[in-house]
Formats: sequence, C-alpha cells, structure tokens
Amino acid sequence: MKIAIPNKGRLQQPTLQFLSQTGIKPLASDERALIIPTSWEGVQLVLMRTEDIPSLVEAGAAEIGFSGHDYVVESQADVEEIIKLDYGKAKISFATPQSWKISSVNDIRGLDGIRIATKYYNIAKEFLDKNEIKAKIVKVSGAAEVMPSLGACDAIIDVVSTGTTLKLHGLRPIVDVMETYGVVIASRSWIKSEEAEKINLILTMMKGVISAKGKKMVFMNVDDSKLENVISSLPAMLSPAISKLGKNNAWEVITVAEENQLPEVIAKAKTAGAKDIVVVNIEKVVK
Ligand SMILES: Nc1ncnc2c1ncn2[C@@H]1O[C@H](COP(=O)(O)OP(=O)(O)OP(=O)(O)O)[C@@H](O)[C@H]1O
Ligand SMILES: O=P(O)(O)OC[C@H]1O[C@H](OP(=O)(O)OP(=O)(O)O)[C@H](O)[C@@H]1O
Ligand SMILES: [Mg+2]
Repeated sequence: MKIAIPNKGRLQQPTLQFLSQTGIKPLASDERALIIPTSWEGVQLVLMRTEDIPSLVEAGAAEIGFSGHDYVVESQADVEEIIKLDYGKAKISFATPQSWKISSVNDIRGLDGIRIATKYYNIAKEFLDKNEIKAKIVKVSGAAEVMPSLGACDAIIDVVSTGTTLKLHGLRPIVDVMETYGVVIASRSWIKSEEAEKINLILTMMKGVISAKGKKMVFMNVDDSKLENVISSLPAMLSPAISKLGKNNAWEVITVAEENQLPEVIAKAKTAGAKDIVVVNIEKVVK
C-alpha cells in the first residue's frame, strides 16, 4: 500500500519525522526515486506536490496522504481528514496594503471591483460570495505577496503564520478566511479496500503517536506507610497503577501525566513521601 507525502516544502520533514515515530522509516533508494520502500513491509512512500495529494488520494494513487487542510478544501477532493497534525499550522488571510484604511469585512465590501491575487481560487471565491464582496480573483501559483507592489492586483488571500512575509511586502492582514493545519487523509472508501486491515493498523499507530504527545510516564517508589498519602497527592484526573515491590514492604506507583503537570506532580509526590521518581517518554498511546 502507498502513503503520499510532500516531495518538498514545509510539511516534508515533519511528516517524515511523524512517520518514523509511527514506525515507518524510508529505506535508502535512488535520490531521484518518487516511490520509496519503507521499513514496514509492503508500505511505500510516494512523493507528490503537497497541493496535489488530496485529489490524488481521492483518485486512488495512494491509500493514505499527508497534506494541508487548506489544500483539502481548495481541491474539493472527496477525502476523509482522519488526523489533525500539530504542524503546518497557519491562517489563510485577506491582506491589503498597509496604507489602506480598512479593518473589517464590512470595509472590504465597500471596495467593489478590487483584484485579489491568490493560489486559493475556490477558498477565495467562497469567502467573497459569503460576504457579498464583488472582486476579481487573479489566480497565481505562489508569491502572491509581491503582486500588489507590482500592480498586478490590489489585495491578496494567502497563508500567514508570523506575518513577516506580509510586512516585508508592505501588507497587513485584515480578516482571517480560515485556519489550516497538516492533515492525514484517506479515500472515503478505504474501509472497503483490500488493504483495509493494514490501513487501519497504520492509522491506529498514527493516532497513538498523537495521543502520546505531551504525555510522560512517571514511576515512583513508596513505602507502605506513605502509600495513601502519595496517591492522594496526585492530581485527581490521574488513576495510578500500583504494584508491590519484592522487598522492603514498599510499592511502585505508576502514573501518566501531561508534561506541563510534571513539576507539580513530582513536587507533591515527593512531599508526600515518594522516592526514586523516574520520568519516561511515551511513544504511543493506542486506544
Ligand atoms: N508559514 C507557514 N507556516 C505554517 N504552515 C505553512 C506556512 N506556509 C504554508 N504552510 C502550510 O504548509 C502546507 C504546504 O505549504 P506550501 O504551499 O508552502 O507548500 P510547499 O510544500 O512549501 O511547496 P512550495 O514550495 O510549492 O510552496 C500548506 O498546507 C500550507 O498551508
Ligand atoms: O507569515 P510568515 O511566517 O511570513 O509565513 C508566510 C509565508 O510562508 C509560506 O511560504 P514558504 O516559506 O513556505 O515559502 P514558499 O513561498 O516557497 O512556499 C507562505 O506562502 C507565505 O509566503
Ligand atoms: Mg511554501
């Protein structure tokens, strides 16, 4: 079975890292190869343009794909967004020259006939129609930010993250059109595929990697006399496992904590009498 991944750009490296955490590592192959075998037998990576991946997954070129939510919407591909990733996060915004004295959708409505450069034709059209803005869309395939200064358009609809690129080109975001983030997608009919079992297993492992993010496993040794004390010191949401240690009338208490809770969990457990506290990374939480 095939997994479509970006052939370049922002999503490529984080996607390879995420796949590797899932247990799918690319095996060495010809540098120019677009189909790459992996450490998971029968699973191949296929390199494609990020924006083509939704339509190509819909067409059956790969069973699973990595792309951006923006490209899923823009392509109008009939695919299922299975996992929301924690990278590729940005906004698609409507931006104008800084000198324009406007600050809302209402103000844009007063700008009848403006030309808007964007690579997101469908997203832009829907935004303009929904807000009853009459504008001409100038379709570009990138570098929209430079268009107003070249006189090719008046405003743009494009990806904004830190805002540095807009600023550099004398532009300012006025309205957010939508949020975007990396996504794992699959064809709507993947469940009927001959590979359904394998696809399901891979998606389960991927969800396991996401669920484990930010979580740590905490082990501690506790004397019998302090056990109640230590357990009640742990945050109420945690339900620790306990097991009797072979000697010394002591227990091992094991719990899972969010990374940002760790200082509090450790401090309270220690005060309550826990010893030898060990914190371990969690790779996957499969539900
Ligand atoms: N500055 C950014 N921060 C976070 N995510 C971004 C940023 N710019 C783009 N993205 C997201 O990353 C994904 C891929 O972005 P992009 O369109 O830049 O393609 P690319 O992989 O860089 O290819 P190209 O080189 O053709 O631009 C899209 O979903 C996009 O929304
Ligand atoms: O708000 P910012 O943090 O400046 O990010 C926005 C920029 O990031 C993306 O470009 P990218 O860096 O992917 O380069 P590209 O134009 O080659 O795609 C996007 O197309 C914007 O130009
Ligand atoms: Mg880019």
